[in-house]
Amino acid sequence: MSQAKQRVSVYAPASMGNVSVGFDLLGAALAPVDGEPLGDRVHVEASDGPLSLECVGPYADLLPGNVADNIVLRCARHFLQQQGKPEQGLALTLEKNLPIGSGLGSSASSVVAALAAVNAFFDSPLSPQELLVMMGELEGQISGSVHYDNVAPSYLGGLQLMQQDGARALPGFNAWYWVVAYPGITLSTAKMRALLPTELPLATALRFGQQLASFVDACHRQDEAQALAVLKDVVAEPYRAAHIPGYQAARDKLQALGCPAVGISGSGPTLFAVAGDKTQAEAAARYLQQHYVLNARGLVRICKLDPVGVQVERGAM
Ligand SMILES: Nc1ncnc2c1ncn2[C@@H]1O[C@H](COP(=O)(O)OP(=O)(O)OP(=O)(O)O)[C@@H](O)[C@H]1O
Ligand SMILES: N[C@@H](CCO)C(=O)O
Repeated sequence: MSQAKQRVSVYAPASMGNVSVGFDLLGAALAPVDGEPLGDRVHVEASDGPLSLECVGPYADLLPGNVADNIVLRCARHFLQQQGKPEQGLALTLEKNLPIGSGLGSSASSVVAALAAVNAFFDSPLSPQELLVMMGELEGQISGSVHYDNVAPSYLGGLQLMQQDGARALPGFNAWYWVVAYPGITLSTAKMRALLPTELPLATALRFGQQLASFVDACHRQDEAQALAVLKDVVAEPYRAAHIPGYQAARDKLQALGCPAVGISGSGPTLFAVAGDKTQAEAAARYLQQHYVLNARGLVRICKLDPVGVQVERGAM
């Protein structure tokens, strides 16, 4: 009697790094309100051959031509080596649903889905904390530095604040909509990081600390007015805004439409706008679709925070 082969499929949502107020320290997982997924999927199944990866999906053509350079394969190799397992017997498929170099945590979504999938396939030898550390390391290999503000929310869901010893969930504001718009062009995270100064003036450092502390306090007390008053980026936006086509004009227009906060998602070019209700979110989305999106690769989504993060499905083939 032949034994059924196991198959594991994992979805990892898109995420916004920084959320303006927490450069490299704060990130949010995104769930479109229309119920359509916004994130990569990785499927792992047993095979009789060497470790392999097939890429499909709307943004698969933008992935590195050499599959060995794909972060999903690198994640699987790293996991197998770390576990002392041979590089064979696994067939991976990546559904590349997120644009690359977008500010939507595209590589992080692939990393989270890949590592969660292989870990689940082997019955979870790594703990969630060990897996999160590995995700940060692998994401750091391609984005130019180790920062957890995309992998932590994509893995754990919600609004995640990085601490010395891991990630802590912050209570978000349930009423808020997060409208995200990706114009359809690529900006490399490493290049957008190279725009930043290596040191900040003392006054900027003080303002950053005060704003982040106020935001965290406001989340815990559910003080919406205080949270919105400090949802500003004094670290990266001043150096990046001019390098994102149309960003400054869109930010001004969205503020004029009444959006109480607008910022760069991760290192851009995606921008986010907070909207207090659905009507305002729809007005912002219409504006962004008409004036910020540059080509057919672009997208606009009205989102809430994704409270779940990674989703693992097991099945037999
Ligand atoms: N599965 C993958 N998904 C995304 N990028 C990948 C993947 N595998 C390899 N790469 C490469 O990793 C690099 C990712 O660059 P970068 O960090 O700028 O993009 P990103 O993760 O999409 O950014 P962002 O976090 O702003 O969405 C690119 O050079 C891309 O070709
Ligand atoms: N915190 C990172 C996020 C990149 O997506 C940055 O802004 O460079």
